[in-house]
Amino acid sequence: MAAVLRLLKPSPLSSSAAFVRRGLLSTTIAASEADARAKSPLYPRGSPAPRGAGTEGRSVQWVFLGCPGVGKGTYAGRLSTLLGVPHIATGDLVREELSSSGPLSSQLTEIVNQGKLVSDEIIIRLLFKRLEAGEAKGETGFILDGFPRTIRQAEILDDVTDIDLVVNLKLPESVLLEKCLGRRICGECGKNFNVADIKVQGENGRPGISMAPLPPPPQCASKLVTRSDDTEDVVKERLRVYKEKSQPLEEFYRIQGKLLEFDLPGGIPESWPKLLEALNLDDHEEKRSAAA
Ligand SMILES: Nc1ncnc2c1ncn2[C@@H]1O[C@H](COP(=O)(O)OP(=O)(O)O)[C@@H](O)[C@H]1O
Repeated sequence: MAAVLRLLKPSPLSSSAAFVRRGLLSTTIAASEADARAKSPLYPRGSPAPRGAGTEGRSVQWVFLGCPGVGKGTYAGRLSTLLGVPHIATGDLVREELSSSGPLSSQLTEIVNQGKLVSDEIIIRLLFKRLEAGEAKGETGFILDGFPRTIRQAEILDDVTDIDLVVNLKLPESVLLEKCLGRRICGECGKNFNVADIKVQGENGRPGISMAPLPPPPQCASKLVTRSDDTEDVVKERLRVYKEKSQPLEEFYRIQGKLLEFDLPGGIPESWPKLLEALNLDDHEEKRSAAA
């Protein structure tokens, strides 16, 4: 934990902490939504600013919450392309570390394959290293996926930067399990697919959900791999850990007035337009596609 605390103190040695802090400093004079619209190419004239718009001088700083398998990576990735900000998934950072022969690799393999959380200290070190690399490339803003996952991580994040918006994606638990078990990754290009064909009857006033499989293109079909932590027992443990350690974050951000709850109505074709609408970005995408 000592290393984490060191990262939080303003120190010329910690340029990644300085990078995230700059976000904090640049928000001390908050621009109004109208200002943001007028001055940023992200908010076309005449359209409403997105929910949780970044303030003048920087791009959005968003967090995606949600149980394993809910689709955080998919939607955070799409929004990152749309808004031109990096999508930073701490799960990816952990998997990169696992596939390297670095000193943390064997320690992390055991934790991840048991469905447990990596320590706050290690995950913050990996995240700050990634932010530092982004800073060197001139990145501004971010969409965080899989971080924070504990109240402690959220407090540390709040100490170093401002979060504009927290999107909480939700699906029924039975769907989450099926989605994780159907998840496949192309071992060559790294793209995600899903072989599960999900149809859940509506009950207690909740509409049914149907999610068509997301099949790989022919060039990926023979190279599919399954994540080692996507087995039934490990997914159930990850869901349990999520409820215990991460669900309290919903209240943490609700109190701050930053939480946007979003019940996914189905697969990508049904959910993406509705999510854009909830974020006031539907018009934004139309203008982007028209300009492309
Ligand atoms: N913020 C975090 N804190 C602790 N551990 C993390 C964090 N992010 C990722 N991990 C580790 O990496 C694993 C994979 O993360 P991720 O790809 O986000 O999985 P999920 O599909 O469960 O959301 C987690 O089960 C956990 O062991």
